[in-house]
Amino acid sequence: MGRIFCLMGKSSSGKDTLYARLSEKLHFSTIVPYTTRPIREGEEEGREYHFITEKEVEEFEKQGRIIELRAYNTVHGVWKYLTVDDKQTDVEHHDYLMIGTVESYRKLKEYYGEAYLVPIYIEVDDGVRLQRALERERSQAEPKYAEMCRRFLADEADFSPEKLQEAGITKTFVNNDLEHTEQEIISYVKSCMTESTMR
Ligand SMILES: Nc1ncnc2c1ncn2[C@@H]1O[C@H](COP(=O)(O)OP(=O)(O)OP(=O)(O)O)[C@@H](O)[C@H]1O
Repeated sequence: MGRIFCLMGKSSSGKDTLYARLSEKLHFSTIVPYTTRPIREGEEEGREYHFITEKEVEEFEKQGRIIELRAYNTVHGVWKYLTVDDKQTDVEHHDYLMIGTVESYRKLKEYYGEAYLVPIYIEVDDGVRLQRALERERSQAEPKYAEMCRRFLADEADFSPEKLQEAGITKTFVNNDLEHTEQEIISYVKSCMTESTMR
């Protein structure tokens, strides 16, 4: 039996950075989410997200292949983020590493079954996180500071302690030193895999 390891955390907690590093070491398959938001500098189609149009979302909807969908009212209009059953996921035989939200984690749990999901919650002190967000935004050709602030505030509700508890997300990893966090997660993932082979 495979597992879906789901990296979660507030904006700029380091999900993308850790995902890239962990992918190099673990060589798991991935469930790449879809989004209608514009591609950012440094991103690549099919790596962080599949970048799609509103029309393509409608197509998936018609085909009943949307596992979960979130629509955010951003300062640039509505941006949708979705997980699609694109028939490439075989949880019986493969382990997966993905980035998710509390909402997508819950829906994946409903869709595939709790035993297949392992939550990995990344935490960073708010002040440090805001500073990292600002530095990242400043390095973009067209920094979107208003959107950065909106996300920072929205995260408070989206990742409230109540929501985390309700979703059963209890295991947290503090991302201060990148190397250390990466090692901690790898050890945890390996312990989960040993557990599932012993079942
Ligand atoms: N441990 C760390 N120490 C210092 N900087 C870090 C650390 N982890 C990540 N960063 C930096 O913080 C910024 C945000 O990280 P990243 O983009 O990985 O976050 P994210 O959680 O994927 O954010 P978002 O959800 O907004 O896309 C990046 O510029 C990254 O290089």
